[in-house]
Amino acid sequence: MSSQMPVAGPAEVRAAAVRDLKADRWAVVGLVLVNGLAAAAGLVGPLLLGRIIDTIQAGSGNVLSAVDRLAFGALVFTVVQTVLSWWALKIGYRFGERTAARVRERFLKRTLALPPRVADHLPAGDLIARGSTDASLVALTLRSAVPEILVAVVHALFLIVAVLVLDPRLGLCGLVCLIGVAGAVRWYVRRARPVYLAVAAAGAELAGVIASNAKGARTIELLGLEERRTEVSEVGIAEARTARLGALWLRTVLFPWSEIALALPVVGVLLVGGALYANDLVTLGVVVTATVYLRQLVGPLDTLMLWIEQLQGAGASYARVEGLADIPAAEPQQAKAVGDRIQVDNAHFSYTGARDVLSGIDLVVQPGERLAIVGTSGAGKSTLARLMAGLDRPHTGSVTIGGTPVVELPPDQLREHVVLITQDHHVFHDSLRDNLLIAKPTATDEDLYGALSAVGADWLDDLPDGLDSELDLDDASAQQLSLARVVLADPHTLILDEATALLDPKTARQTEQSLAAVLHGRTVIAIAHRLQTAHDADRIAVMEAGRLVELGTHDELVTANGTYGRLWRTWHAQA
Ligand SMILES: Nc1ncnc2c1ncn2[C@@H]1O[C@H](COP(=O)(O)OP(=O)(O)OP(=O)(O)O)[C@@H](O)[C@H]1O
Repeated sequence: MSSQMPVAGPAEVRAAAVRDLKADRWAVVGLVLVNGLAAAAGLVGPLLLGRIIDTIQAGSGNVLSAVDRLAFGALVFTVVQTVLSWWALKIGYRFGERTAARVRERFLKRTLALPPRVADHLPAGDLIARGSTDASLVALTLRSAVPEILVAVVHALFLIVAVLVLDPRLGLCGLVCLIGVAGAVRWYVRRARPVYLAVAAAGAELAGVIASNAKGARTIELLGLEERRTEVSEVGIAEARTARLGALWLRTVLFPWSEIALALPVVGVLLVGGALYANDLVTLGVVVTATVYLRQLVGPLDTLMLWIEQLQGAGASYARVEGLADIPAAEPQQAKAVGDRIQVDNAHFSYTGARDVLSGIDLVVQPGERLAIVGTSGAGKSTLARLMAGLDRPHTGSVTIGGTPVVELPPDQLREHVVLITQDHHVFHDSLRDNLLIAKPTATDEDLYGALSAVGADWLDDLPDGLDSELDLDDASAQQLSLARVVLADPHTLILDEATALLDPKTARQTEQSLAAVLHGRTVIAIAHRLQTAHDADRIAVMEAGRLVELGTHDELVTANGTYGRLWRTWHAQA
């Protein structure tokens, strides 16, 4: 089980992060400046503490008032540091929210720009996980990580420089002792990217399995697939667990290692500083100040370690969110169809590239005709319907409407020519009006009432706010809503694929009545599950293993005594 969607490489992720930082460069500059001032103010306290110790040790003059002055100075600088740090965080969080919004908008725009034939074949779980969990993690990281990392880096740099300036020997000793921290980070970063990519991919796979279980619950129940789906879910859960355990193992090594490594500089400076003080090579105040600085270094370094750990997960998510850019977006379509004739010429199609599920299909559907497509399960009926509805492009041959390839028609034009009706209809969490205007944005309220009445949607009278009501519809009413959209779009051709197959008998009856009103006066291509539907059609196309093997009227095909003739006789005998 693996994701088929691309993942951006480290260089692309870095470029995207730099672009996001540049887009708000003044906030970043403000962040660095204010943080720098806060860190500088923070250095004064330990310096004054060292002076207090040296003043008390010297014991000359008015010790008490000198100590009071120094302590007051330390207090003032601590307050200044607190205010500046608060200000820096405020700038940082605002920057983070703006950047997070930018990342989410970019993801949404890229998703909406995908051609339907591409979007339709993307793994739903992966796409959902990238748009929700991954985008949130990136947003959270940009909001908190950038300000906190900048604060920590500036603070740590100031402390290191301060110790070096205070006493180069103690400073060097502190730096040497930091090698352990660098080792821990290097070990971790080298291993983390693949581990976190695996965690995100396994999570997306599991989300896909859960989503398809929920979406197909009815089919699972009807076909008794519960055990099989439970097994598939358990495999998904086990893979997600194994991936997460891999990430946890890295953490269980990183954190104890870095805890010990962070204590080393303080221990080193105390030992070396003690030896220097014992030999009168340094004052006690300098040793205390250097120790306090290095002790203070633990805070920012701890923050950096935490973020380095979290950034690996967020980096993998950033790579998944940015990976969408590698899927080609839809090109603006300018084509225009002249006429209503649908023509399929030598069409071949494959979902995987390995095996053609449609081979050499030739078919012409005349305006106003009723064509039934029959064939065994897997023969390619739905795939042919998708090609004629412009949802997929044949890899060889063509499918045209009025001489223009269907896939080249812009969406608003395509809707006016051909609509595929399946059970896969969607009611948006919005008002009835907005749900209908999707089909024809220029429709008046009168048009909307007309369309609802044409499909027999009498539930409209029960809605508290008429067209402004928020919707919560049962299956039959939702199908009526989608048929009302078809009435509004007013296409000359309708393709019906399982529009009523899985509905319960009562709902199916209601839907069929609504459907009959919509079919009137249009070209209809119906995938026929009942031979009665085929019998009533003008012509019948028979499919077998991806090929169109028979085409003609009911009487012609019965007389020819081929596949359809045999099917008809068997069915008739049973009936
Ligand atoms: N999204 C897909 N990815 C890969 N293969 C697919 C996909 N959809 C369908 N197929 C395969 O393509 C072949 C044709 O499927 P299609 O759904 O077009 O047949 P059908 O005649 O409509 O069958 P049914 O009556 O069962 O719906 C089948 O072998 C099917 O497994």
